This record gives sequence, C-alpha cells and structure tokens, in this order.
Amino acid sequence: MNDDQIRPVLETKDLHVVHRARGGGLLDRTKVYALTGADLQIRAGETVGVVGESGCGKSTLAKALVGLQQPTSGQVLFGGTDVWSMSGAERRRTVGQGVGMIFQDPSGSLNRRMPVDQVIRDPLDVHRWRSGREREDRVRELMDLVGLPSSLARALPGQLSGGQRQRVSIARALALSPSVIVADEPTSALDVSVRAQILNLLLDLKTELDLAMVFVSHDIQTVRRISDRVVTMYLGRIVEQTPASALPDDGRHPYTRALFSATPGLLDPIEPIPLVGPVPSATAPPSGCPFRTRCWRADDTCATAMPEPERVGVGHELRCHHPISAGTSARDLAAQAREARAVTDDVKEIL
Ligand SMILES: Nc1ncnc2c1ncn2[C@@H]1O[C@H](COP(=O)(O)OP(=O)(O)OP(=O)(O)O)[C@@H](O)[C@H]1O
Repeated sequence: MNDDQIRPVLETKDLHVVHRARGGGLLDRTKVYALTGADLQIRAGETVGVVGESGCGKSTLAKALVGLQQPTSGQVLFGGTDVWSMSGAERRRTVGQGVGMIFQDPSGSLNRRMPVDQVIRDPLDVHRWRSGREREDRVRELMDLVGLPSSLARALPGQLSGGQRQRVSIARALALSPSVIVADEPTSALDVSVRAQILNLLLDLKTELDLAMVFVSHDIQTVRRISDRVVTMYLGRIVEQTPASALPDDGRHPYTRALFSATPGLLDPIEPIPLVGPVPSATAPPSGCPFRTRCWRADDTCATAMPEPERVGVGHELRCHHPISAGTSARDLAAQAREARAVTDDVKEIL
C-alpha cells in the first residue's frame, strides 16, 4: 500500500485561520492571515516536522490540529470526521483523547499549584477515564514511562527542573493514549544539556507507543533528522512537503532551499542563499505566491496566482511556479540568487 491509500489519522483541508491584530482596540479590524489553505495529512506512526521562520503560522497550525484554535474556514478531520462539526463536548472528548499536545514552555502550561500526580491525572479526571483506582495506577505507569521517580509525585511544578517539568507535560499528553502527539518547540525552552534527553524520550515513546507525531521547531537539523516528512511553511502557507531523506538537496521550493542553506552544519560547508528584504507582514501578504517578494526566481506569473500543489515524487509536493531541479547544489543556487539580485540592483539604479 502506498501513502495515498493509508487513511490519515489527522488531517487538515483548506484550513484558514485569520486572527484579529494583537493590541488593536475594539474597533481595529486589522486581519492577520496566520494560516491560509493548509492541506496536511498525518498518517499513523509517522513523524511530520514543521519548519519556517518565526510568525509563519507553525503554532497556529499546531493549535488547530489539537482543537485549540478554531479555524476561520476549512476542516480539521480526526479519524475522518470533521471535529468542528461536532458539539463542543464531543470535540473535546474526541480530540482530547486522540491527540496530545506538548507545548514549548512547560512552566507556562502547568498549573503551578497542582502537584505532579494531579497534573498527570487531570485529563483522566476530565474525561472520566475508568475508576479512581485505575487512574492512580495509570499515573504511576505514566511517571515511570517518562522517567519521573515516584518520589516526585507530590512535588509542585516550581520544585522541578525544566527537564522534569517537560517530562510531566509529556506524561499528561500521553495520559489518554492518543494516536497523535503534536509537539510545538518541545525542547527550545530547555537547557541545551537536557534537550537531547527530552528529544530522545519523545522518540523512544513514539516508537514504543506507535504514535504519529507532528514536531514543530526552528531547529531544522533536528527536524530533518527525526522526521519522515518535512513541511515548510511561509507566511501562513504550506509551500512544500518533502521526504526528510530528500533534504536538503532535493528540496524543490526556493524557500525550502534558502531556509536549509542558512542552517549551519548540514552536509557540505554551506553557502546561504541571499534573500531580499524581510518577511512581509501577515496582515498584508503579497498577492499570488507569498514568497515572490523575496524569491530570486519570481516573475510576473508569481504575482498573479498562488501555484496549485504539484506532486513531484512520493510524499513530495510543492507549490511553486518555478521549482528548482532536483539535486541542484546550494552553491549553484546561491550564485543564481546573487546574480539575480545584482541584475535587480542594476535595474533600480537605471530607474
Ligand atoms: N492570538 C493571536 N492574535 C493575533 N495574531 C496572532 C495570534 N496568534 C498568532 N498571531 C499572528 O499570526 C501569525 C502566525 O503566528 P504563529 O504563532 O502561528 O507563528 P509561528 O510560526 O509559530 O511563530 P514562532 O515561530 O515565532 O512561534 C503571526 O503573524 C502572529 O503574530
């Protein structure tokens, strides 16, 4: 069976999330296009990494996947059912049990006054999972699973180290035996020395419990290493989905290649592909392809329409009017981008 024939456990269809601008007054109707037309399928047992610059919509996508962010339009399907067509209680039951979330900052996501065993037990109580006795046993089992000694059962989150707090979050996310875990920057708030421990714990649990995982991170090297598939986002759009094994050199979207070229330590000595200017504001994304204002390959076509998704290989899809040929080296791309930039600068001077 190929990927297309395996039904996704979690899926988004043409998902849009538009926020109201932060800090605006009641009458400020400025819209922030945080997520635009996201189509994503998560299959049982796979790890999908999500990368992109700050503000591109990664967290919004993560929250939408776990039912914490109501879409403006489009669908989030769990086991084939649209979770936003359910009643609130049904959605909380379905998504709360089926999808676990791990946040970036365990301190912010744990109730400071609740001891560890109660934090882990909370979802079991909320979902009225089995008997009180079985819940106690389950909490012990979960603490053991994530490597927390039972002596910490009555400790408050503030008495734990950052790594221990993230273990508590992981135990809580796993309490109801979800089939998918969504981890939003799960290690970036931790000391460098414990990051690897928490990452390895997540990977071990994923294998042991046969979980699918969505892993959102700025750490592109880690994402590439642990994922089956890497999703690149730019200004609210999924612009490419690539088998991790094909990265970086077989990435076909100019933005994926630029992002990877700016990451130290990947394969060859790198040569960053120079991009022009900053990321445009999500309140006024450019027409057509959102990346066109910074892309060295863009032409007039790119301003007219967002390219349709194109399948270029197994598990490999992108939206680009001018995709890069597979296997083009980062060095060649950097040279192309520099040359295109020099031409643009010349034109500006003449004008
Ligand atoms: N609750 C909100 N209200 C208004 N705007 C928001 C809200 N949440 C996110 N945004 C905006 O939506 C866009 C996408 O934000 P999001 O947090 O999803 O991006 P991100 O890729 O996760 O960023 P980072 O990597 O910095 O966490 C940004 O422009 C952000 O400022």
